[in-house]
Amino acid sequence: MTCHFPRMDESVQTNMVIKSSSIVEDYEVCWRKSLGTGVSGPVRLCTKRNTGEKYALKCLLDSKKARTEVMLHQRCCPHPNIVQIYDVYCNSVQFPREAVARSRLLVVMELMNGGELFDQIIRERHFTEKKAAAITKQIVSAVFHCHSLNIAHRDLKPENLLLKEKSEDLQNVTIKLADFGFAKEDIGLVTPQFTPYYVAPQVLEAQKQQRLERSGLKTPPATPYTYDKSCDMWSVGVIIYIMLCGYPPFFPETPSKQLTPNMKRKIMAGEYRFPENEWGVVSGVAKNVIQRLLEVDPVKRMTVQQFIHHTWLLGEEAPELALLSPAIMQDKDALNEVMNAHAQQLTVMRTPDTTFQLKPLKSAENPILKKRLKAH
Ligand SMILES: Nc1ncnc2c1ncn2[C@@H]1O[C@H](COP(=O)(O)OP(=O)(O)OP(=O)(O)O)[C@@H](O)[C@H]1O
Repeated sequence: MTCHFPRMDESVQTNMVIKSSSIVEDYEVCWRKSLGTGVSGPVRLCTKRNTGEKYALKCLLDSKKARTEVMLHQRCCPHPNIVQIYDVYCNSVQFPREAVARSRLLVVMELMNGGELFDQIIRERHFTEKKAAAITKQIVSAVFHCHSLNIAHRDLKPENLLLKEKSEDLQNVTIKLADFGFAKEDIGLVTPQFTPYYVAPQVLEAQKQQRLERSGLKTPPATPYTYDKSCDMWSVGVIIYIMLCGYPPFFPETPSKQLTPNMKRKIMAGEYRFPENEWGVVSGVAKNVIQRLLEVDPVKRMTVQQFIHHTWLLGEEAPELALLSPAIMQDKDALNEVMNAHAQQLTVMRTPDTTFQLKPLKSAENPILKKRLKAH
């Protein structure tokens, strides 16, 4: 028996089908095996009974938000750089330590066996700008597809970029975008949602305006501030920046999981640098791409349509020199601390490979680098 998604939102239409039959009729679920954990709990492994094929299973408490996530994710499928959804069930499930069974959406997705993008970068022995460009090309292809459908992902971050397979060489790996938990059709005003290190300036501005309006210090504008596709482009800029140097463009003076006022100010002023120690080996074209993506004014910021045709993505002129980023990113605790306010809820990541020599860093203002210098 199947039931169709009710029309939750006038702007969201889908032919998506939710099965109300029990998932265990079709799949064997490995409830104890977690592939990774997010705010909605662990993503589990399951096996299709009639084929023996393995999939990932995300369990979401049934709600309007969860249904919107699944609908928008489904609308962006299929695409070679977006994690595919195969089946969705609405079942009543009771987890250990729960007093009663609760209605849940069980989302059967393509299994991404290669883990998260940054874990693989850390393992790379010779990570170059050329490889970073090849990775970016795949990310941009996913974003282009979403934006073409008028859907903004709004939570583009390394944890949501998964690799299809484990591989010795990142250049041969397929990267796919996951987690449409914050995705929205790009229309009108929405509640600011973000992970601090990837938050775009206009989101902070929107938040500020909303605060002023709530406190009565300002009358609401006729045209609302929007949280749109350009936020995704900002996040892409942050991801490229981190790939090329190993630390984020905006960071507080002292490590903090929260978005500090100082960091907020830096984001809104577009205040970041390209320190020579790590950026000396990076091309001017790459820096220019980052500048166009981290542009404070969303109107001037590079769009995905402009970026997809950028020659940097071809990697033809990118230097083959080894970047310092894998070594710097090895201090994953420090990176997560300053990068992601959600880090505590995410999966315990793999132990980094320490078999290769870290390059010495002479001086650093960045807290991640400072911490590394102290530790050595
Ligand atoms: N298709 C998949 N295959 C393998 N692992 C996956 C898959 N989807 C998600 N994971 C793992 O589970 C983690 C959590 O997944 P996801 O980000 O979708 O959950 P969430 O609860 O929405 O998380 P967040 O806290 O980022 O909002 C991912 O970071 C990843 O490690």
